Order: sequence, then structure tokens, then C-alpha cells
Amino acid sequence: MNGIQRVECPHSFTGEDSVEFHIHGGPAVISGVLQALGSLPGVRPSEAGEFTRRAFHAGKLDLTEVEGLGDLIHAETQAQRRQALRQMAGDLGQLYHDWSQRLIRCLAHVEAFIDFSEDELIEDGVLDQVDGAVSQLQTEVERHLRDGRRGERLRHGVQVVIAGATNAGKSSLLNVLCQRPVAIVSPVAGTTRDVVETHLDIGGFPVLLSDTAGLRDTPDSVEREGMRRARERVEQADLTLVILDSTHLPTDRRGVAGFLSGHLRTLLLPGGEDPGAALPRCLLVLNKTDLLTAEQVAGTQSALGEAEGLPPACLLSCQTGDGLDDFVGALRKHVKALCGDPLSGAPSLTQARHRAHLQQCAQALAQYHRYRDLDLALAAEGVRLALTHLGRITGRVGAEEILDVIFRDFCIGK
Ligand SMILES: Nc1nc2c(ncn2[C@@H]2O[C@H](COP(=O)(O)OP(=O)(O)OP(=O)(O)O)[C@@H](O)[C@H]2O)c(=O)[nH]1
Ligand SMILES: [Mg+2]
Repeated sequence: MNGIQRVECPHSFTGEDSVEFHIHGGPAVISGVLQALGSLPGVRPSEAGEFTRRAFHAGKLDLTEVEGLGDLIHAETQAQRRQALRQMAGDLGQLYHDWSQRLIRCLAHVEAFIDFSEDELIEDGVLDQVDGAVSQLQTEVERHLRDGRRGERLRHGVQVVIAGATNAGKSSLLNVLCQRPVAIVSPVAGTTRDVVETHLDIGGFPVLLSDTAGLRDTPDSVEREGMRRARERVEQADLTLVILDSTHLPTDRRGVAGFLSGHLRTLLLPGGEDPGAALPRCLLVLNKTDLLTAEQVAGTQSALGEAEGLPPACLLSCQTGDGLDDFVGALRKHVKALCGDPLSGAPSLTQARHRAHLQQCAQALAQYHRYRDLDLALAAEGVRLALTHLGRITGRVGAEEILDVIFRDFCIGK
């Protein structure tokens, strides 16, 4: 409950009088009751979402709570369920409601200043207080927007892409993670030609995992199209699992780090782009360790431990399952960091709609500062606009509230 105008009675979900029938669940009983009800004048089955729509119009839920309820119905993982429940309980709506209340105060003060300052009926420093409050709110909105899209990502699923050279074991990795043969695995290089997608639950977080065509020089136009799609996926990915055949690593362990960073560059950054942005979103998977001697495994591990400027790396055998627990643990850690803990800290915005309105809200607050010393009416318009955008997120915009505050906060004529 977020404190926005609430209808207290009746205490039903919709805020309307309602009647519930608790009956035996057999199909014949249900159809008999439905038939009897259907014969009453004015009684009809509800439409999809009609109860929630009525609850919204009755002020029982705001739009963010309605959206939370929708997300709860569609939640497929624990973390999605927690985020949806928190939003449904009104945490996000409450945050925007509090911001709206602060803006209403600011607007009331500016409007009172415009109306009464010439008569010297207004206390000194009112506008300075508004300046401070608007700046503070602007900072909070911008911080809320700089959330790394965690809430939206948790809602839609983390995009994880498996990429690498042909035959490295990309499709094998997909199958191991899904525990079923989703993609074709074969010793023929260039087996996977298109993107193969599947949904996974990793530690309670939703993941959309994509296997892609192996990257190599080839004259085959179909395979080249597959590689273009693979690169496109890597660019859009939240996390790329770069997999390579560990038997291709140099035998001299001093060459391992250089080999890996060269490999990453040619694979991920064929245009010679700055690796600063791409590498933090990578996890290196050195596959086929079953084909290495114990000595080679140990040498590779220590070379990785000493290497600098490389993304985290895991040694794995898709064939024997060696190293799988460590790899899944590292993957879970990345995915969790990308989604954040839905229960800790401020609630996350979860929809592109929220983001668009919040960005416009921040711009409108900047308008206040821009016009503050030039034209106070235009500055006030900025605050009003910011308020409208917040109101659009929660579905409530009210002019009456502004008037209430004007008379409550100011002792006019004092
Ligand atoms: N020994 C061993 N062989 C493996 C391992 N993982 C995969 N392979 C084999 O390597 C070959 C290629 O595996 P895939 O999973 O098809 O490789 P890919 O990267 O998807 O290949 P493309 O789709 O052609 O790009 C197959 O014969 C697999 O059985 C592993 O851990 N150990
Ligand atoms: Mg494949």
C-alpha cells in the first residue's frame, strides 16, 4: 500500500461489494453453479484483467502495483517472483509517490512566490529551499536511473551468449547446462550455423542462453551469415561465455596469457575496438581439459592465476563434467551481479516505460534550474512536467493536491 488516495471500504480486492462462493470442485457442480449464475439478469463472466482494472480505478492499486501483479503471474524464477512481490506490495510506487509529494511542495512554494512575492507576503529564502529540494531530487532520480538496468534484466532474463571458434564445444556447453541435447554436437567444424536459444534458471535468476555459429575464416556464405548473427548476439549480450579448446593453448605456460588476450581480441573485437567495454562482460571457458595431462592442467591454472587484464577463466570438460561446479558457480555469480538482489536497497525500476518517464522527469527538473533566474513561470512548468511524468508511472496525477499544500504550508498575510 503506498499511501496514494485509498478507498478503505469495502475491503475487497476491487474495492467494490463482492460475493465469493466456496463450492465443491467437481466439474458438474461448477457448471451447475455457473449456469445458475448466468441465468441471473446482469451477471456475466469477468473479462481478462477486469478485477485488477477495477481495483486500479477504485484506488486500491497504482499502476506499478498492477504491473507487479502481472509480473508475479508470469514469474518463472524465485528472483523474478521476489521482485514482482516487492513491486506489488507498493515499494516502487511508494518511492515515486514520495518523490511526487516533495515535488508538489516545491511547486506550491514556487507558485506562491510567483503570486505573492511582490506583496512581500512570502518568507525569504523560499526559492533557495526549492532549488535545494529540486537538485536533491534530480540526483536521486538520476541515481535510480543509473541502476545498470538490473530490474529490467531480471524481468526479461539475462542474455548470455556462448561464442568461440568452431569445434571449441559451444553446443556441448549449451547441452551440459540444459541437461538435454538442445543443439547438435558433432566433430565437424561449422556444425552450428544459426543461433540456438533456450531459457534457463541459474540460481533463481532467469537466463536466455544462446549457442552461436563458430567463428572462423570461411568462404561459405551461409556460415558467414551465421557468424554475423553470432557477432550481433555478442554485441547485445549481458555476458559472453568465450569458449576455447584448451589443447590449443601454447605448451609454454608463459605464452598462455598473451595467447588468450590475442584470441579474445580477434574473436570479440575484429575491428580492433577498445577491449575496455567488452572484456568485463566475458567469462573465459577453457574446454576439453580431459585431453590435457594433469601437469598441463596445473600449468594452465597457475598461468591464469598470474595473468593480468584477462576476464575470469574456468577450466572445464563438457565430456567428463570436470570443473562444471566451479564454472556454474562463476556463472551464477555473474548473473546475480547483473540482476542485483531484488529485496535489498531501493526497489529497481522494472519497465522501459518507467525509465522513459524518469528520464523525462530528470530533464524537466533540469528545466527548472535553466529558467529559475530567467522566467519563474517556465521554471515552475518544469516542476509541473516532472510531476506529470511521475504521475504517469503510478497512474495518478492530481491538481487538487497542489492546492491543498498551498494553503497548508503558507500562512498567507502573516
Ligand atoms: N574430449 C572432449 N571433447 C569434447 C568436449 N566438448 C566437446 N567435445 C567434442 O568436440 C566436438 C565439437 O563439439 P561441439 O559442441 O559441436 O562444438 P561447437 O563449438 O558447437 O562447434 P561448431 O558448432 O562447429 O562451431 C564434438 O565432437 C564434441 O563431442 C570435451 O570436453 N572433451
Ligand atoms: Mg555448435
